[in-house]
Amino acid sequence: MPKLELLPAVDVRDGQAVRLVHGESGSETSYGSPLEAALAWQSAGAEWLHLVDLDAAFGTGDNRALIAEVAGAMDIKVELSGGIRDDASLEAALATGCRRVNLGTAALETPEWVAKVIAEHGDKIAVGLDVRGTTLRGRGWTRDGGDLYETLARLDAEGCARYVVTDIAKDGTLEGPNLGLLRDVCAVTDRPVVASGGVSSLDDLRAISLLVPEGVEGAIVGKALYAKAFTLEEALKAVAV
Ligand SMILES: O=C(O)c1ccccc1N[C@@H]1O[C@H](COP(=O)(O)O)[C@@H](O)[C@H]1O
Repeated sequence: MPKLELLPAVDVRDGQAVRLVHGESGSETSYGSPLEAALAWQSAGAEWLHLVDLDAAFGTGDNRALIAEVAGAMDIKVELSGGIRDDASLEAALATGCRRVNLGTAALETPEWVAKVIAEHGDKIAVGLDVRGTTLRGRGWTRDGGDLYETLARLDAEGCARYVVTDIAKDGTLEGPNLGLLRDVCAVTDRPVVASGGVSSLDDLRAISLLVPEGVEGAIVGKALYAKAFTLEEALKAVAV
């Protein structure tokens, strides 16, 4: 059985590494330099970095130069998201050398463009399915964007390679992941799923690991690492097989 991939998160707002609660603007806790955080996760043994431009996601500007600096400094694989919604932002994102990008809002608002870039870029494109209940949310998670399962079926048909599934109700809360949601998504798609939201303990990571045979490929870990609930070294050991 392949091991669960862990993706420590660096979310950037106004030049700082931050964590939000439920993705709400204004709920930030700041953790300093994004580059230092990313280098720390890399030194601790991460194989992936989940890097988010929150200002671009919220529409409050962007951190494009800093994001490019962080991505460029990494020897590990980078998954980049936030504000990638058109050809120019996609080109800038891919030019950072990242391994793949996550599209959120675009998958809800410009489905034709997303189908086109999936066809062009294959597994360099993942779609972030950010949900409250089973309703997708876009534009910094402030707007409803349709039904999770209808959108998933459409994206599957278009050849989307991978999904990053975030339960907004859990994100940044340290309340544990929504394992039921992950199981439900894996039951309706054969594409790999990256779990996001709520991880609080090594036991949560072990519980997500048990879903690898069902299609969960990875887990994003944010607040728990910054809050020092466990170290990344401990987390990597907990999911090693
Ligand atoms: O990660 C967050 O905490 C977050 C909070 C609010 C909005 C977006 C967030 N992150 C990621 O941003 C992309 C979506 O950006 P866009 O809609 O494509 O501009 C997605 O991967 C979210 O998970």
